[in-house]
Amino acid sequence: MKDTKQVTIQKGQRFPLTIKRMGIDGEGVGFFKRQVVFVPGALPGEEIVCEAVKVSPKFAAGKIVKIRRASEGRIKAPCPYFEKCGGCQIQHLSYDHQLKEKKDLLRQAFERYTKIPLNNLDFRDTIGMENPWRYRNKSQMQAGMKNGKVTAGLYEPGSNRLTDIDECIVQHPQIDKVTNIVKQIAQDLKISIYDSKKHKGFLRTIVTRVGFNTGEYQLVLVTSSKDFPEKDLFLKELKQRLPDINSVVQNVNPEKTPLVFGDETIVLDGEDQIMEQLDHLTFKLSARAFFQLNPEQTIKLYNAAKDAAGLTGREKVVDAYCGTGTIGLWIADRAGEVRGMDIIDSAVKDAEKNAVRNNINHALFETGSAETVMPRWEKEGWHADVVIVDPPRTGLDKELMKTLLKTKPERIVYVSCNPSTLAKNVTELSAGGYTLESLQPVDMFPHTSQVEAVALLIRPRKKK
Ligand SMILES: C[S@@+](CC[C@H](N)C(=O)[O-])C[C@H]1O[C@@H](n2cnc3c(N)ncnc32)[C@H](O)[C@@H]1O
Repeated sequence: MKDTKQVTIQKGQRFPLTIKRMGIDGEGVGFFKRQVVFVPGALPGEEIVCEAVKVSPKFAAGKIVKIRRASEGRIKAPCPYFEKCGGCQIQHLSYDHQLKEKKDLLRQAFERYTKIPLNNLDFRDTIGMENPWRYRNKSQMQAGMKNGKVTAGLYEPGSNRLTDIDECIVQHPQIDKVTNIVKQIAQDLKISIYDSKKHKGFLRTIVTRVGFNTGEYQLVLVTSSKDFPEKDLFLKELKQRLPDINSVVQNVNPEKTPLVFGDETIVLDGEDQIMEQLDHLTFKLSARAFFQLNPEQTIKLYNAAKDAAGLTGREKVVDAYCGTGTIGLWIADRAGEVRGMDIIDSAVKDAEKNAVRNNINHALFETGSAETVMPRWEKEGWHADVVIVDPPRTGLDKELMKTLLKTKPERIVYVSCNPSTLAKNVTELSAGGYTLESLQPVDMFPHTSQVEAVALLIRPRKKK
């Protein structure tokens, strides 16, 4: 039979709309004549007049014409760039409401993709920050030119218009200082700015990373070529204004690509890495090394994973998708043995160095995919009691899922940045005999719609 469903909403049509929930990008979601409507900026519980700006057979996108009844959580976003920048989506919602909505995003995903009754589950409230500002340790600001002035910032959502940002209130203040000084020096020395449309110009991106607990900081200038004629003058000016900077490096990215970094990195001044400390562990971070962006919340996230792992000091633990080994090293003091793997060789090398630096000698890291390395270890007779996974947004690879269901570790601790793939993977693990014991949302990125979660799955014990 043909699908007889008609498009009931016309582009430009105005209609009243009650916002039922928050969508994954922080937008309001409502229903008009049973058709789903997504409205950026609208908040759950609000009654608005909406204008349809895009319609398709499956959904409509709208904009707010008028708010008839505002959410009690609605506030004035404190950042002057909020409407234009696209970095934060829900600054206009009070922080305690944000934490509730993030838990709700997880609930929605589990209701949609699993049959698990959430009422009986240990489904915890979102772990938030006491002061949810100035939490980011790194920024990547695209350089641009506007009316003869050097600018740096982020692109407006869905456009190639750059918003020049002098101050970002979710970043460490030193990052603003470094970015503004670099903009000024680039302006004074007339350093040419990269134009992505013409694929011309030198300075592409200003990347700054700060060690929150060490105070060390690094500037990375991403440039389109190695040749840097103003280098000496640039460094002289920079050192005058930032005499305590620990590391200045240049990364060369000659490609026409939206990716920020290229393959070649050159140290211009100071060290090639900066130090950071997370509680009892220290890490050395090179320009391209992955490191969690919110150090205060990282400690809470990793502690949630450690608690879920329920270690006694004897277990063999896998840190799958280990990056620079941070989770594995974090739990190592309570594990018998730790093994981790990641597809990025430089991250694995960093993990090995981080283990040595922290005197952890019962952790082994290997380069390779989780889906190939994990079954090999099992085949070699090394059986994991606990597996911690922290996959990319796409979730667990099918082959890894098969290995888990075949080798049946006692506990699986799933650290996830994507509620949908988490819920889908939990369904598969449940079908394979695992029970979802607890679900802990953690807010790693206040004022954005992103939510991280730690799920604990346990294998029912065999009856004797
Ligand atoms: C969300 S990050 C986790 C990083 C780390 N656990 C942390 O907290 O810093 C995901 C990691 O998975 C790695 N990765 C992606 N696909 C992979 C695969 N098939 N096997 C192993 N690692 C993979 C990426 O290189 C990245 O380091």
